[in-house]
Amino acid sequence: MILFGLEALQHRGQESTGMVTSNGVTFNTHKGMGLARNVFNSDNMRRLIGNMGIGHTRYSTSAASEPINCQPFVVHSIHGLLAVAHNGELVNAASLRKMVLERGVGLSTRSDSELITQALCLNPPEGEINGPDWPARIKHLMQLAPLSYSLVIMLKDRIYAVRDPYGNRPLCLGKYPAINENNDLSTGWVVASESCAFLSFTRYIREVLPGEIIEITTNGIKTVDIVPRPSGHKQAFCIFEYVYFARPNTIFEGQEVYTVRSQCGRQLALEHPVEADIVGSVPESGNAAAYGYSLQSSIPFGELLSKNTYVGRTFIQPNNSLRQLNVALKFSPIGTNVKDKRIILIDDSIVRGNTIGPIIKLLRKAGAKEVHIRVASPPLRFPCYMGINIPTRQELIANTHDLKDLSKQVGADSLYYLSVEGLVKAVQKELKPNPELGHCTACLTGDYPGGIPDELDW
Ligand SMILES: O=P(O)(O)OC[C@H]1O[C@H](OP(=O)(O)OP(=O)(O)O)[C@H](O)[C@@H]1O
Ligand SMILES: NC(=O)CC[C@H](N)C(=O)O
Ligand code: SF4
Ligand SMILES: [Mg+2]
Repeated sequence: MILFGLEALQHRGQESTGMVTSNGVTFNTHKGMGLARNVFNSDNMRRLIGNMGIGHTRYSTSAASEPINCQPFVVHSIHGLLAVAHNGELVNAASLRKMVLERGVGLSTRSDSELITQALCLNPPEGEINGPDWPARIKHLMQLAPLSYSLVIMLKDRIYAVRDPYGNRPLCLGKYPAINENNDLSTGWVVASESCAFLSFTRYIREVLPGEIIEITTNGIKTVDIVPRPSGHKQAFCIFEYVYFARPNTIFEGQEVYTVRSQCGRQLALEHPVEADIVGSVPESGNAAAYGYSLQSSIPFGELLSKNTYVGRTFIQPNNSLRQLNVALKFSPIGTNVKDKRIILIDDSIVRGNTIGPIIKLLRKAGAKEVHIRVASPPLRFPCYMGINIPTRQELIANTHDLKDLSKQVGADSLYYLSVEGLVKAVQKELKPNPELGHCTACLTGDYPGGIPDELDW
């Protein structure tokens, strides 16, 4: 079950993967560099015994893409074994690291996820009179580091599922197996970053709430705490999850990602119309927005590019030469739909600008008459330090090229982005108004949910 889930979450991290299981007494671990289907085989899976476990697919945001940084991290604490898998990035990793080191702990990596694991092992200064108090330890960590994480924390007989108080990273809860609606035949619980990981085996129940700590044992699930945000701060779920990161069939905040992306496409057609013969997408994440643009503009939708399924995502590769190489390997034009056509080409985002230029060249070579680029998100101008690996301003192409420059450089006949207001409107259109509702748009607006910490130097 965990392996199926990891494969379904492969789009969130392609660099390394790992799994830890517990049989109630000991842990069994297998980790390695590469995709889940290459790292796990029947031999190593046979050793992963137990009735529960956690797993991870890694997209590195802090610390290099190397075996030593593979997750989950496993340590021996004073209260027994502990395993942690983390999605996100700690905004204040530097000061937390200093604090942990000052308490006499040696860290073996620069990973913020190892830091979380070790911080959980620290004994609380006030002591633990009645034995281990894991919820209190987790809560303490969440107060020290409010952004950004979804965590699964496994002890020998339980798992804690934790989402940061801003709800910046996604996490949801399901019941396994998905046999009936009355729960009676369901025997297990599952948590995952995205509901797409549940496949048909697990029934989606709900999202883990921002700040919520859920305890999962053989007795079922229990919310043990909901850690609040600093007062006056709204929720800040990453809007880029809707734009690019998630699978289109995932449910966030009660709505399917596909619906939001196609609504972004409709909005883009309203904001930036142009005459053309065909609307197509840069597969895969641009598909839904292209469909929405076509519906709104009544210009027919058609496939312009064939994507090689065996080349993964390019944006989440750990360096630029790999990204550029994979763009070159990934796309081929579909002549029938391209030759002599005036084309509107939709992509979900232009970030470093590795993708769009080479694709326009391919389309021109295949005989496209005009190529109009429409981007279903606003330009990314600001670094993210909460789980998406864009740590500097200089690598973002919107900071080095204005709209006209960029359009010229990539060889487009025209190029326009969706507005910030348009994106937020598309995301929030179907959501119930609520004073706590909010989305992180920091990479688009520079408005960071927890403010910019002093320790960041960019
Ligand atoms: O401007 P860039 O820096 O090139 O980044 C943006 C591109 O990268 C992503 O695609 P990716 O190949 O990662 O995944 P996808 O197949 O899900 O679209 C995104 O969908 C854009 O196509
Ligand atoms: N993609 C992630 O969630 C990364 C987690 C963690 N910051 C790491 O680099 O390993
Ligand atoms: S800065 Fe952008 S990518 Fe980072 S969490 Fe916020 S919306 Fe997501
Ligand atoms: Mg793409």
